[in-house]
Amino acid sequence: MKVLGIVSEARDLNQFASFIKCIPATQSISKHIKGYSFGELKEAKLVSLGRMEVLGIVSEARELSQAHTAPVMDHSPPFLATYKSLFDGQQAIDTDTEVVECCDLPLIDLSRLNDVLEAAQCKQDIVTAASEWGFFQIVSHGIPDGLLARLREEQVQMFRQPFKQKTSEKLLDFDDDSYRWGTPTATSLKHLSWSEAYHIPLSSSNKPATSSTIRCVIEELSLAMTQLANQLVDTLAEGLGRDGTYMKENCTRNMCYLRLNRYPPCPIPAQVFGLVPHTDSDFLTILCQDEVIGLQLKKGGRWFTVRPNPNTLVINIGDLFQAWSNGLYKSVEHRVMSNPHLERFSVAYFMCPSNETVIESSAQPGTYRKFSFGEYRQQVQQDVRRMGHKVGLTRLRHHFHLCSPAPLPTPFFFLLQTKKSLFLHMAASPVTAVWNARTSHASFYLPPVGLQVDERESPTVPQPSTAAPDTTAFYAQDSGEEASTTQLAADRMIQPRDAIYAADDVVDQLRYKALQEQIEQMIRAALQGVARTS
Ligand SMILES: O=C(O)CCC(=O)C(=O)O
Ligand SMILES: [Fe+2]
Repeated sequence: MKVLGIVSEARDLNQFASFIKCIPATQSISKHIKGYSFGELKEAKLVSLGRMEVLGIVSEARELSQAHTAPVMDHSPPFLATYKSLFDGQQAIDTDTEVVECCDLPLIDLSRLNDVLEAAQCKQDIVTAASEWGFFQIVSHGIPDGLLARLREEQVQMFRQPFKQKTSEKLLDFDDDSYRWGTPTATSLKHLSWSEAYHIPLSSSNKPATSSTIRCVIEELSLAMTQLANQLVDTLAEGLGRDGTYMKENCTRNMCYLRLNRYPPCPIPAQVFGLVPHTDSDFLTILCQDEVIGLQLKKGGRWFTVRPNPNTLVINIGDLFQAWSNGLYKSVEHRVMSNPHLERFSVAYFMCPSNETVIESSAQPGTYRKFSFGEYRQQVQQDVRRMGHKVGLTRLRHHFHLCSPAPLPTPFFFLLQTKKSLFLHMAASPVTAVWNARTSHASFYLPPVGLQVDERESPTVPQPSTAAPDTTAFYAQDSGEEASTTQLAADRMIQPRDAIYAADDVVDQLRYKALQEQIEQMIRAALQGVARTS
């Protein structure tokens, strides 16, 4: 992590130069840095310096520029004091043992779209990146660098206000609650984000504008972002053989959001994320990050650190696009690691439709049932409140249609027991039950009916296989024996994110209301079994 930090810091001398410019000319930093004069630094004649030297200078400059812009007041939120009970006696987020490699996102030059010879390949590259990575970075995107730089300047100033002011004062005439910090719903460290943000609905930018710079910058940027997002939607929709008009018409600028993030340095980086792992609930996100390392994404079951490149914009597919594309484009889990020394800034533009917009998969039968954005958003909020984290698209999967060609097969139930939780598994037959447990597709977490389970305890899970199931082989191997499911309970774990359902939702959703009693009986019997053996 440290080494990556150094490399990434040293990559961007321009950014460094802009730090230096924040320092008043009268201030000398040369004494701190081995004889380089301030003038030399201001000119950013740094190319000949070694990376370590540059890093040293960067942090000196950062400290000085921060000290200069925020001499006395404390602008960072009181994380340690507020979340003290979570830090006392709780486990770290436990990412230390993971080997996290650095990766470069697929880089796409959007100017190729205007070249008759290149356009088709460029579109294909976008479609491939969205399908294989869910993330890519773009250049020649049409958003002026100067505009992004102005926004960053305004963003830094906004966060440099005293904390009290940020929480008590309305940001211009944006919504009251646009300033957020930490995670009010967190009941454990792994759900806490060590960051603060202004979450700005762009609908509010239509209100009578003050002539403040930030308002003008947001206005201008949101227009440019909308244009860019629409261009990407067109290309991605074309890749599905669909027309992007419906999405573009529903994701008008005033439905979208701009989120200004700041990740303050964190004294306990091993214990807390900068931003907890999540997928974005929108259609598409455009992210502008600075040079400080932190963003990570999950690919093939492993976490990768995204090498920051402040000269590109990062695009990621959101849940709605995954559903709309019937799973072809991936809404990939990502997170931001906290950093002990450096603060980090980013801006995210979330392309969202109106609440009434219905999302319907491109292929029928779809992997996901039809849903409205409003309904999805509400469900996400409810899950976060109840369980501390989002369940997401898993809730909308048509499990049964996936598992069996029969429209409403006789369900087959069995239980999976982990150390602290009990899972009910439903499938069309013992055979598909075996398949499901192996591919982790159709498992339902069961909090109600008197179970004393810790809702937040997730089993440790091996990565599920995404390979197509060989049901014939499973059938031959397990041949529908009862034993196979019992054996599953002992050693087959399931993907917690995919597994978390409330039983009543499942029953409602899948029209198995009549089976409620049977399910409850099974659980009681299983619990008695557990009690006898423990
Ligand atoms: O700051 C970043 O790099 C990522 C931000 C993000 O994922 C979000 O705001 O949803
Ligand atoms: Fe995100």
